[in-house]
Amino acid sequence: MKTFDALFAELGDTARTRPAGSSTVERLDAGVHAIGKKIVEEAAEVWMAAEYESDEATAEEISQLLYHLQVLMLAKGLSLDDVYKHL
Ligand SMILES: N=c1c2ncn([C@@H]3O[C@H](COP(=O)(O)OP(=O)(O)OP(=O)(O)O)[C@@H](O)[C@H]3O)c2ncn1[C@@H]1O[C@H](COP(=O)(O)O)[C@@H](O)[C@H]1O
Repeated sequence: MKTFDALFAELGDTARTRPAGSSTVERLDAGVHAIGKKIVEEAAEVWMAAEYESDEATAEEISQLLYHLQVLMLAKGLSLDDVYKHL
């Protein structure tokens, strides 16, 4: 099972190596504005799933929100430590 840290390491590699067909590379190239809009969309989907859908659906939406937050971190050049120091 993938962890938050493992996904971030994987996405960091993806950002560096830019494999063909990677949706992450496309999202990074789209920039902070587009990534930010996706985060807002995913956050709303988490909220709706939590109120009206199953725990499984909610967990899936949360995983997608975490992914898009990580894409934003990479787009901004933020590390895990930059975030963790505030926890
Ligand atoms: N964990 C994720 C992940 N979570 C969410 N998503 C993206 O977020 C989308 C979910 O958003 P929606 O439900 O709104 O679907 P959608 O409307 O089709 O979204 P759009 O593609 O139109 O923005 C998915 O279709 C994926 O494109 C992810 N894309 C990739 N990963 C992981 O990131 C890694 C690198 O992926 P690639 O860059 O695709 O190789 C791999 O480990 C992947 O499993």
